[in-house]
Amino acid sequence: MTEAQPGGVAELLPHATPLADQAAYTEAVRTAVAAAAAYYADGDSVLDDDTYDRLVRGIEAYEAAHPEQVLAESPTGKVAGGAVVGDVPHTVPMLSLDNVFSAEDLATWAAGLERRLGRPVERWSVEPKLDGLAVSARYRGGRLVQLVTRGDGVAGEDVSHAIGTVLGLPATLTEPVTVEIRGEVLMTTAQFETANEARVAHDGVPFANARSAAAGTLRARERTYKCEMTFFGYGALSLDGESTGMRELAHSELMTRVAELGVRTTEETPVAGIVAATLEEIQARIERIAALRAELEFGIDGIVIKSDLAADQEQAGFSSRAPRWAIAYKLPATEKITKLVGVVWNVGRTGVIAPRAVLEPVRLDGSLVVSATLHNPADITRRGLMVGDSVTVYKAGDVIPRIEAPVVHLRTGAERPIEFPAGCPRCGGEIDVSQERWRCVRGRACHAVASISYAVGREQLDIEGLGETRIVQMVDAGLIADFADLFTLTREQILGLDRMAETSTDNLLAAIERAKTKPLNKVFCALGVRGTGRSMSRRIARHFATMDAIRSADVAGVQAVDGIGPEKATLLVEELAELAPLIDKLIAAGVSMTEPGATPPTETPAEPTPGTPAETAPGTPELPLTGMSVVVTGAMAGPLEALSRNEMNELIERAGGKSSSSVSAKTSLLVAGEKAGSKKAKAEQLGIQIMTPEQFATLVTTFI
Ligand SMILES: NC(=O)c1ccc[n+]([C@@H]2O[C@H](COP(=O)([O-])OP(=O)(O)OC[C@H]3O[C@@H](n4cnc5c(N)ncnc54)[C@H](O)[C@@H]3O)[C@@H](O)[C@H]2O)c1
Ligand SMILES: [Zn+2]
Repeated sequence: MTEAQPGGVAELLPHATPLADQAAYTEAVRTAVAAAAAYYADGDSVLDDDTYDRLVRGIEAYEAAHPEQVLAESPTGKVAGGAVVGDVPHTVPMLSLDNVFSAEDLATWAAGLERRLGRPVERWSVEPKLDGLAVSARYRGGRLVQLVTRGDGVAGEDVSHAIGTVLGLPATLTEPVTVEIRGEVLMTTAQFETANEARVAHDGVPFANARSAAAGTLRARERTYKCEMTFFGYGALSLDGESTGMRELAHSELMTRVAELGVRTTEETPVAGIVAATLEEIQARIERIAALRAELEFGIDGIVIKSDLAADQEQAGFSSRAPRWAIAYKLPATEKITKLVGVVWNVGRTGVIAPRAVLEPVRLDGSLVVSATLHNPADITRRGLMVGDSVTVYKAGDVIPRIEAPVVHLRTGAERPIEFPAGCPRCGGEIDVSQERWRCVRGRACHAVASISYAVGREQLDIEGLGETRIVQMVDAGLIADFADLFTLTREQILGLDRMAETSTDNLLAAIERAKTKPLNKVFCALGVRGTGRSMSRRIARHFATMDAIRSADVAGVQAVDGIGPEKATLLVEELAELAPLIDKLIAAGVSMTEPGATPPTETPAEPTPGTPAETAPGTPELPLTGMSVVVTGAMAGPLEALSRNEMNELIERAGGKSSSSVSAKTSLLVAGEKAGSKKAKAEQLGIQIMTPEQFATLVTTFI
């Protein structure tokens, strides 16, 4: 049982699944034990960690209220939820860790420990909570002889077959000592990707995540392929009664000793363990580690705080499940299971066709995730995704949400294959599928077709008789490149087109003529300024009354329009400058540029309110870089190789981000190519996410 605490543990912890009666309790215990068994066996639980934790908290709360109904098989108070057994007894039990979720809870826990000790804790060690599996590595005479999993804490499973595949656990130590090293086996991002490729090639099913890949791999005996893993040590004790002098060492000293023996510790990572004297120092380190999380090479799910001195640890002792001298400060889940509702296909300006997953909204790492990148069709095929699948979604920090894998054993049979487009989703044209990244064969002209179709639509210029096929025909024949060219088409040119009769030609010409008299709001809307839909166009037209007034407004002037914040205003001014040739062409063709009934603003516009959030036109999908400040440094490569710095900045803005030339605490992402210098160093120092040009290119693929 969990240690009795006033008010019950569940009250201190967030979100417990409510259990109404004994039947619900019994069912919850059964579900939790089954999930834990799957989780520790091959890591493929049907519950995500959050759901599992909430369920166990619900069970704890129920048991606190109904102690007489507690089931023997209940997961509470047990290592690994009691779902795992082992046959190799541990020298000293391998326990779990208790959790806190906030600075206040941490302070409460620390005060409790100091009360128990009867003195203040002199110093603490603070280190990352590595998200893998605990193993004990037994060295005799300096040689690695046995690897044992945690199991139920008392006895584990022998996984010595994995010796030789775990980096950081050398076959021989630097000294011929007999010692037991404890730590976490996990897969780094790179190891996970390699392992997934191997697994997909052999069994066709990817691992759900790095943790389950490590769990499955560590226990697998009969695989035809080998996958590499990584070990990080966080403890050591004497073995076979041999005295190593380790018992008296403080945790921090012990870690130095473990590293000296040649075993990997977190020492050389950006989140190395530190010693802290006060709660403030602990909290600062927690925040630092949390900020670095998204870009670490390995997964962490929290921060472990331990009283550093051996004497404190010895006196505090253990509960049945966890040491009393250590606590895990949990970080928000970065991974959850949700449903893949559908896939939409976006076409970028250059014709790249990229799939995007539409998800059942899920809260992850502090934000609501509704969609995720899927890269390209080959990626979908590799992952074997289907519409309706339960999928593991990953997001941490500013990382764009991504789908790890379908949870295959949650399939109901109602899942449908993901349909790949047969033609370009924007212009209907052919798709070039010769490369992983599909493209519309029209390339940039595809954009022309789409923007002309939009401009002549009912809500814009309303040119009847100008359907998409007709537009494609005209673009392909070289008659028009943008919608302003429509106004200079001759009767002969139109008649020369396939299947164009006299009457329909005249009707079309009349519709084009009528379009010249549309009010400014329709003409402005037809320009297709990003993020500016019908209602925003109406507001702009009403505010400025003439195209001249709109064009001569600066960022501050544009912000005077209701609903336009600084970011959107900047974007609008930039886009209008880009669209200048098109607007000039429209003016030359005699298209009306005034809004009936409106008068241009006379006095200087009022001070804009700083920080007004940018409005996004209804239906505008969230862009991949929304809210991000991006800095570019070094030489670009891959698909971005040819882009100038200015073009890179434009790309960032197209993708919804803000480009900046200097790295500061406000920077969200640094794109660093070859020969990146001080900016990269500074970003590393500040713990800012860094991407290579290639990684960045996949992120903004449809905007290149
Ligand atoms: N999804 C599921 O179905 C399911 C089922 C069971 C458990 N779980 C998840 O597993 C977690 C509970 O697992 P647990 O009992 O292994 O406890 P835990 O993972 O919360 O904490 C204990 C473990 O932390 C590890 N650890 C990492 N870094 C450490 C460090 N620096 N020092 C000491 N230990 C360190 C050790 O392996 C130790 O055994 C829960 O958070 C739960 O979400 C999920
Ligand atoms: Zn196209």
